[in-house]
Amino acid sequence: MLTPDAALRRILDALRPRAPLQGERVPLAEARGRALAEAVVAGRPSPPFDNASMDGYALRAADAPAPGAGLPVAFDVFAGAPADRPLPPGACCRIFTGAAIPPGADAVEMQEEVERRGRRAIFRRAAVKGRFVRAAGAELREGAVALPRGAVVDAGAVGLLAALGRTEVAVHRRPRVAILATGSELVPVDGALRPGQIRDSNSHALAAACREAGAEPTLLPIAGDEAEALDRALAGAALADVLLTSGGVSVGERDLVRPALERAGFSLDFWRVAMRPGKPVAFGASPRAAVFGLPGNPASALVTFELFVRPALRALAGLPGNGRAVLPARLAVPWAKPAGLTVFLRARARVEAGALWVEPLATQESGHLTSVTGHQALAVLPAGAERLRRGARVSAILVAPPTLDPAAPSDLA
Ligand SMILES: Nc1nc2c(c(=O)[nH]1)N[C@H]1C(S)=C(S)[C@@H](COP(=O)(O)OP(=O)(O)OC[C@H]3O[C@@H](n4cnc5c(N)ncnc54)[C@H](O)[C@@H]3O)O[C@H]1N2
Ligand code: MOO
Repeated sequence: MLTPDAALRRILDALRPRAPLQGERVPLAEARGRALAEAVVAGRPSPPFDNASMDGYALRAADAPAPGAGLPVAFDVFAGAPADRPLPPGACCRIFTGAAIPPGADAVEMQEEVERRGRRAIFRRAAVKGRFVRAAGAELREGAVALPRGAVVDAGAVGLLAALGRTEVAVHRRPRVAILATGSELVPVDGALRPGQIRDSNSHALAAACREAGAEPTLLPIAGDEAEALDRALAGAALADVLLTSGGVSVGERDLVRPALERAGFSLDFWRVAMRPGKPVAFGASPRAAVFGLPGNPASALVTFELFVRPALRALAGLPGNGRAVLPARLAVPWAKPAGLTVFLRARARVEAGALWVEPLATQESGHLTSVTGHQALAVLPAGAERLRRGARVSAILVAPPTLDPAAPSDLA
């Protein structure tokens, strides 16, 4: 059976020819969190003109008087209103942060170092050429690449794009994901329950996870466990880049999803991974789309999403890796597990005395939604191990920030 790492490699290899998805132009306000599908070039230098980085006085460094001596103040320059004449020789001018340095001046002295006496400014120290001057083009020369293709747009990048006058930018398209819940026991969230029925929770949980991963989910109508119902439902996924099904992939007599996917034109690459939860997970592709057959148990569906679907969606969106920190951690309780399976425990994570500790949630039952609610980490227990003692070294995939040691001093937490 494939290991989880090998399964992920197969998925990413299969997606490589179609990832990232093509670019689309979006308004600046919609670009955050997306990957650039173009290199953004500075159309003009940044800063666009020499300007003051301090409130103070601009002067020629060569005119700088000896400490305690002064220069006449020729005029005032405010941000947004450049001087209408050059700085006369042997004079200085009042200037404010962001204001254009007038021609002739090459230094600024901060006002804390200057004493003002009427029309004269008395300098407490000698000015230094270039000090407190933000030179034109010092950050970006005209024509320089401000943001390379593939860069992830964060708040700083949004600011940079705005500074360069970009109201729109090309980013990789978000993957469209069709979600299909299968099972004759399922009713929609707003439906009435008859004996033997449960509500479809997986579609909603998976849609939330898709959005968090940067994809656009659509829910297909629930399909019962009959071949025709599955065929009809799968026809509704025609426009998707990725199809997620849940349920019906294990060995039960009514587990009809795999043959239905094959009839719909998908060829399946694997349908078992040596892991718990989530052993019965399938992956395949058609020329148009990739498909993940996720197990029906709610925790199994979300854990396999996290490990396989999330990195796949990010690759399609042009985003790097899985977007999670994976850190060495210590297991807070002893744990016994079957050899041969990698076990993913949904765990709380906390930093204590400089070490990261993972503490499994009270239930790890894959049919229980509470086993996958409020966790901060997946603790990865390696396939080779059978008994792990308290304190055993494992790795932790952080799905949320860990709780910090309350004893550790911090002004920021
Ligand atoms: N003989 C075996 N039986 C099972 C095996 C096995 O290896 N041999 N594997 C078990 C494991 S592990 C899992 S996980 C499940 C996966 O089975 P399926 O993917 O075929 O899922 P179903 O049987 O359809 O459903 C399992 C469970 O989940 C509930 N479910 C299904 N869909 C939803 C939904 N949309 N929302 C909420 N809950 C859902 C369903 O009612 C079942 O209780 O197979 C084990 N069996
Ligand atoms: O993996 Mo099943 O996924 O253990 O419940």
